[in-house]
Amino acid sequence: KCRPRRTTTKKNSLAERQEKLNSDLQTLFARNRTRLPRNAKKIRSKMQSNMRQSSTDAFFINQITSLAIKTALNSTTARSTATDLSIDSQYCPFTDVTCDFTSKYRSANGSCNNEKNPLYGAANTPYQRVLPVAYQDGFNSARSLSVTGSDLPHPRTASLKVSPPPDRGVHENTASHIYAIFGQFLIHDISGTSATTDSDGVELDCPCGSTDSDCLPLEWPQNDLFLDQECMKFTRSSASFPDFDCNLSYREQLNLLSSFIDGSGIYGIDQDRADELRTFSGGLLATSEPLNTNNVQVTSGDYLPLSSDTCSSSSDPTYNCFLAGEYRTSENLGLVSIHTLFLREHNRIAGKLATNNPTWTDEELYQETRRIVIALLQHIVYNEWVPMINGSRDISPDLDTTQYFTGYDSSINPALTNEFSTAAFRFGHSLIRDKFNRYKTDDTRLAFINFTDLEFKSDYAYDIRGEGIFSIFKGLMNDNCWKFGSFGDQLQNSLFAQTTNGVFSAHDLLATNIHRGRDHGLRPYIDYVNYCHGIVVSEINDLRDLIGPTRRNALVSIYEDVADIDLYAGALLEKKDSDSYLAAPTFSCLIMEQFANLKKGDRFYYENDPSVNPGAFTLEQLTEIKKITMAGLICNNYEIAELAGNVFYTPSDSNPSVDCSTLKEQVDLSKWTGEL
Ligand code: HEM
Ligand SMILES: [Ca+2]
Repeated sequence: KCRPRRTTTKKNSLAERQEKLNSDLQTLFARNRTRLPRNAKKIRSKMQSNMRQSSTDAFFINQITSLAIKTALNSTTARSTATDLSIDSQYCPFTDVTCDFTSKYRSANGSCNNEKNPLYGAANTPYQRVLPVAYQDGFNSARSLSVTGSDLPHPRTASLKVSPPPDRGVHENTASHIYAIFGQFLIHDISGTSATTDSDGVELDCPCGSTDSDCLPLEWPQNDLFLDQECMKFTRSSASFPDFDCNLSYREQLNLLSSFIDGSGIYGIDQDRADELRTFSGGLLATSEPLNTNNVQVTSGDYLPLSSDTCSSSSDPTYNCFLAGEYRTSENLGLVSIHTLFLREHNRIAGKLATNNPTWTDEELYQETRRIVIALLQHIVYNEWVPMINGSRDISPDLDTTQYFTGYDSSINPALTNEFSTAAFRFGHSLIRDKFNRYKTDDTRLAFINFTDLEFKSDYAYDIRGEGIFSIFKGLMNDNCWKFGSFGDQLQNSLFAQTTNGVFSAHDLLATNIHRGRDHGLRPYIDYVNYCHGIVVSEINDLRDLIGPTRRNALVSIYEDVADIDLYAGALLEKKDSDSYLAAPTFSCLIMEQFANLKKGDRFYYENDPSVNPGAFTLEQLTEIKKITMAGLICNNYEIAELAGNVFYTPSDSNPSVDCSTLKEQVDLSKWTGEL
């Protein structure tokens, strides 16, 4: 019934459309030459309260792609015609970059990593797909219909049935809350999807009733007991060509960040931000020492520099947000405390290198320290964090040895997959607690804080009696995260809650994830069940090995057909293979595949040898790097007497507390001495 209409009029001929597209692009380019600097400023200075952002590059790519898509759509609803149009190479924004492949150091935006394809994994490039798209019109519009022809279930209705309120608050037995927040820190290094903006580069607001084709606000079901509002705003992610040749085969989304685990969240996602975060002296990063309202310094140790945005729960006093390498740093103070850890480690290492190497310049100290910090980050990710997802050490088997890794494969495109960003790695949302406990240096427990009081709010960082962010950080180590599979009340019913002109509104992050999957044209869940486990699902009981009976019933009550089930909803309801894993099989499958590619497809991966990586460490240095643990990193930089040997688990008999003094300075930095 959705058969494409044939278009035969002269007006719609391919040649005419192609000509129109070329001339529109010409106009766009002429206009943007003068308009872009203004847009750039606006985009950079706008604080995104909903965690979404754009960039000048993304803005431009979206404008070009949208023009092409609209030209195709204007004339026909046939999906095949989209591919008939082409973009003259002069208008394709993924132009080649100039690279020095002998450089020891990574670029700020991740370009120049892969020698044949320098844009692989770079910021402002498209996501890849594990499986082909499932847009409603085949190439652009959000998935909206059931295979039966009726509407797909409302994302909010699905959300409340997938994660019904009584399910909440079950803790992991062993994994700590820092495990979850470290996941957020990690994703902010590798994934940030660009949102659609207006022609001035400001993100579309998309309120109720908006008819803009890039808006999909959700009219809210009436009589919602947990969140009473008219609608949830929702802006489509901006459009991009799926490949560097600008083939217009379907709408892809754009990653604003470098896909590589390269510390871009610490150091900046472009050269401007990287420079903004430096002191240009002694290789150090800029810091601040927040003072409370009585001008008293909050706690010992440096804090992140302050941004010009405000992050206060009231208008007086005003507290600034914190500034780091990317735009979501201040999302919650737990995240800020992890950023602070890496900031302090950078400056600690730079100080040591400066003492050992008095002739090194600021630039040399900065770049050498950055290279070491990225290696420490990669080691913690692959050695401690990733294996906990499904208990597998498949992608990090070499880490216990002092050998180089030999698996670099230049044919691998390390760019994140859309399925990883838009569904699988959002598994972490279900691990986040509603309430954050705080503990002081002497282990006294302070009153807990609701998640929403830490969200884009810095107040508690200035709470001198509560020891600033230290007590929040300690809470992350002492508390267990929540069990995979359901959402907390705060993320489901109160996210970004605000009252504007007397009207209350909030976001449901679970509903958002489901809706975002449709916006991105992700295929239904069962296709990934087939991809990951080889199971062909034609009726609900075919899922019996993955999803228990109660949850299968929940899915039946939400969806008319198994082929409709959204990837996020289905995979979140799966049983974990073991209680000790952090995620269930389908998400694990997509996540593990991604982390394998981020390792094998990264020329600068810290374990690579000098024949691959011009910034390779000597084997002696690599041995030192591999001594780092998250616990050791913390002991170097926070004043803590003792902590669990593996801080991604809370202390227990099998993970006993260790005296911090024995973990300090695990990495012997004297191995980085001499000529560069
Ligand atoms: C701590 C509280 C957290 C909050 C409030 C939060 C909130 C959000 C929001 C609002 C988005 C954008 C949703 C959209 O419009 O599509 C998002 C995206 C995402 N979040 Fe979280 N998140 C949190 C923690 C985490 C954790 C712990 C993980 C994983 C371990 C995670 C993984 C992701 C991923 C993969 C995305 C997509 C990123 C992208 O834009 O490309 N988040 N999150
Ligand atoms: Ca990165």
